[in-house]
Amino acid sequence: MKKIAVVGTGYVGLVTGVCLSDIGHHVTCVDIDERKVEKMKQGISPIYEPGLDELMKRNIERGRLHFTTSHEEAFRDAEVIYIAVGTPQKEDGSADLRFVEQAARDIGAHIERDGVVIATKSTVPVGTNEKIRAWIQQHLQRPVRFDIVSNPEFLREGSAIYDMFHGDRIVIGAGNERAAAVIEEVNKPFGIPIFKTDIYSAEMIKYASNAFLATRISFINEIANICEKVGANVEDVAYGMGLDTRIGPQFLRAGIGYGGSCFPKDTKALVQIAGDVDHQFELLEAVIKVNNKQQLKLVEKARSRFGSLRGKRVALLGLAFKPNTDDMRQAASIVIARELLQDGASVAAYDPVATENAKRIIGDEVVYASSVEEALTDADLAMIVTEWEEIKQLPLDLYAKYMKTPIVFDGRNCYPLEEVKKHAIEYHSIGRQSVLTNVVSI
Ligand SMILES: NC(=O)C1=CN([C@@H]2O[C@H](COP(=O)(O)OP(=O)(O)OC[C@H]3O[C@@H](n4cnc5c(N)ncnc54)[C@H](O)[C@@H]3O)[C@@H](O)[C@H]2O)C=CC1
Ligand SMILES: O=C(O)[C@H]1O[C@H](OP(=O)(O)OP(=O)(O)OC[C@H]2O[C@@H](n3ccc(=O)[nH]c3=O)[C@H](O)[C@@H]2O)[C@H](O)[C@@H](O)[C@@H]1O
Repeated sequence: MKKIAVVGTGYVGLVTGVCLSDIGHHVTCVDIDERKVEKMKQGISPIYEPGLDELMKRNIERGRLHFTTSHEEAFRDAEVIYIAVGTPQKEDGSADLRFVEQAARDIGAHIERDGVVIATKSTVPVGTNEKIRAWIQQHLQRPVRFDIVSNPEFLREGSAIYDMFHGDRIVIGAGNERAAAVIEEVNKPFGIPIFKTDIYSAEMIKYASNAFLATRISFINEIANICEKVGANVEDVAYGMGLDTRIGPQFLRAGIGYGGSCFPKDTKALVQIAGDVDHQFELLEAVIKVNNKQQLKLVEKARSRFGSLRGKRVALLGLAFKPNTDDMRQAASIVIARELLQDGASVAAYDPVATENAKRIIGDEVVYASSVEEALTDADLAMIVTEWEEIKQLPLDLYAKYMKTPIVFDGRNCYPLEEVKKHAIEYHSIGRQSVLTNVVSI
């Protein structure tokens, strides 16, 4: 078992560190955020991720998982160091490598052990690992032999622990066989297929994978938009398409587009990466454009239903960019809330876990309800933004019971149309016909 350091304890770094300690490694996670580190030392996860707290506590107790703010303490003795700091987008859409560069400088300043392997989990543009090598080299305090490996991460928020243990593949991009073998050995207990390649290809696999998944989403959303006009049902269309094993059923859920910390930024970064080598990635540009429009689909539908939204009270159900996470980065709820407020509507929002993060981003013009019922009370219309299980399981009578007028715009197709038809609500969803039979006239 290896001595491992993980730099950055966000969704990727913390989950990686915790899971590596769970399979037997000795892991020290280092972060510059003192508040986070204090919490983690007590076994409290700073993020909401199902199953993470339990696993953290277990491995802290076993003495295999440590947290620190000291890079020196983390790197001194490490045999493997994972870089998992953020790579947010810059104004022009390209990846901001500031945190990666700082992490590399810190590594250079503190590594002591010959043969240490530095593996990058952060999503970084092609060529960045070579830069990381140079940054480390420049900051070495003594001659230390080290190797660089690109080891992109494919976990999903909300099922990150599951993905760590059951992922489809582990990609290892290395310049030499020894470095690849070290990372392969670290990961062996997970029992996940390993694909070894060169560093540049590994970096590209990550962007290409995210861009392809984003493309599927924008594609099905465009099909949904056409379905609405021609009278087809996108759920059936997606199902029928997915039966073809060459297409497959995943990532064909129509809705109000993709959000999150990665698809929006990684698609834009790939357009930039292409642009840097004089290639215009027209397909991906269209994917991004479609997604931006799709995020406002519910507002558009409400505007055309009501004429004007001025003075209307809107219940916003779900704020996180997807269920089972408290992550609000690039969530559709942000643009929807802003647009509604701009139209002069009032907004009462509910989310089971993301409310605190939402307040910091959306602000206090929105009322944050502590239950679905509270958000729905006296509302003129409701918008379903995130398909939390709690929201999918809501008895449909509740809308009529609490709302002034039970008019629902469902951005995640949470309910089967046949069920909806049995209740006294007006219902508009994505890529399916509206249910107007039980309409309350406005
Ligand atoms: N969030 C996700 O689901 C996935 C993210 N990724 C990629 O992984 C990377 C990390 O993403 P997240 O975990 O979401 O980021 P995050 O923003 O949640 O966390 C980054 C952490 O790094 C810390 N940090 C920054 N500079 C540091 C330094 N010099 N030393 C120590 N700590 C430092 C920050 O304080 C923060 O806690 C990104 O490149 C992202 O694109 C890849 C796959 C999945
Ligand atoms: O690089 C990353 O950060 C990660 O990005 C995504 O993971 P994540 O953003 O956590 O969530 P997804 O489940 O992929 O959903 C992303 C967005 O797409 C939307 N989506 C997803 C699937 C679908 O069929 N339709 C759809 O609209 C979701 O609502 C959500 O807003 C990828 O699935 C991960 O493999 C990758 O590691």
